[in-house]
Amino acid sequence: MSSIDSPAIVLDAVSKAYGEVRAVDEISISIGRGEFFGLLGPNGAGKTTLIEMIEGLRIPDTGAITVLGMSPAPRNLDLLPLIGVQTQRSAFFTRLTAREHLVTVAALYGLPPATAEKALDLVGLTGSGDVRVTKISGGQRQRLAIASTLVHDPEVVFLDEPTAALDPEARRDLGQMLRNLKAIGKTIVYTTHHLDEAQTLCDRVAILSAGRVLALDSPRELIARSGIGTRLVIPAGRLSPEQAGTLDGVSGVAVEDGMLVLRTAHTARVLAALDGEADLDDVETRPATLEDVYLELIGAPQA
Ligand SMILES: Nc1ncnc2c1ncn2[C@@H]1O[C@H](COP(=O)(O)OP(=O)(O)OP(=O)(O)O)[C@@H](O)[C@H]1O
Repeated sequence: MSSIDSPAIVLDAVSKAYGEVRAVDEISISIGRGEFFGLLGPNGAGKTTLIEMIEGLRIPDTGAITVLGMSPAPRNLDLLPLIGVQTQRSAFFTRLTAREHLVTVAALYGLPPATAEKALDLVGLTGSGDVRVTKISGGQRQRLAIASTLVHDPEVVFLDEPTAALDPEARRDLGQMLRNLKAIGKTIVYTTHHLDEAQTLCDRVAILSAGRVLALDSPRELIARSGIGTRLVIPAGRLSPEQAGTLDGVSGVAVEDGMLVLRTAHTARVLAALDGEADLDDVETRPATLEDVYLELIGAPQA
């Protein structure tokens, strides 16, 4: 297997405990090159510990990690130019403009200003390059933080909740920018509590809880395999729960806020059966989401 075909990151039975707390418990994951990989889980699930071990900042108690074919720990200087790390605590050179900040970061890597310009362009900040870093908006701030991790053109990029503090529009824009990063072949390890975002952006996700992987696959596959199916919400008074339960393809019936809620893995069949029994106006269908899968596995998500 040539190195380009080999996985970007391999975790083999990796564990790490802090005293009695098994923060990461026998985790094995292989992340492909160019993959957009989501790490999901409630606070305390072990995501940060896992990422810090992949970055070489913490050493596993047991198990093995390779990143681009190399061991990240003890601190592997050959690996540093190949990875980019964005944390929630981004720091900027406050007296500078966005462009000057990136030129300074580039200089720290011994790289010319043109690399800063390329990073600005990659994150769509070229037009705001002359704005002081203290004056830029939340969305631009996150873009600049990500640009800072891209200046040296790393192969693997770690992004820790980049959309956490953003409004919906800024989140959507950043999502598009992240798709562009994937399109140019970066391997992205992405942590988020926004499950809608993970569903649309990630090729695969691992759902972690108490240091273990509860589920690992593409969002589509996890949703299909969950059997949660589609919700059909029918306005009150159209048909009784008993009648609904007899419809072809219905797997569950509930009453929520006076509305009848049906579950099915065969939406078209149920709608066809329903058409003969009740008015279909205002019947809402909502396919199962990654959030539904997550809630089934973990319980209420944390903001
Ligand atoms: N330095 C430490 N010393 C002791 N316990 C720790 C330490 N760091 C993390 N832990 C514990 O290990 C477990 C996993 O924590 P970790 O920060 O890796 O989870 P996380 O999924 O990243 O959570 P969050 O989303 O809050 O960052 C938690 O129970 C946490 O309290």
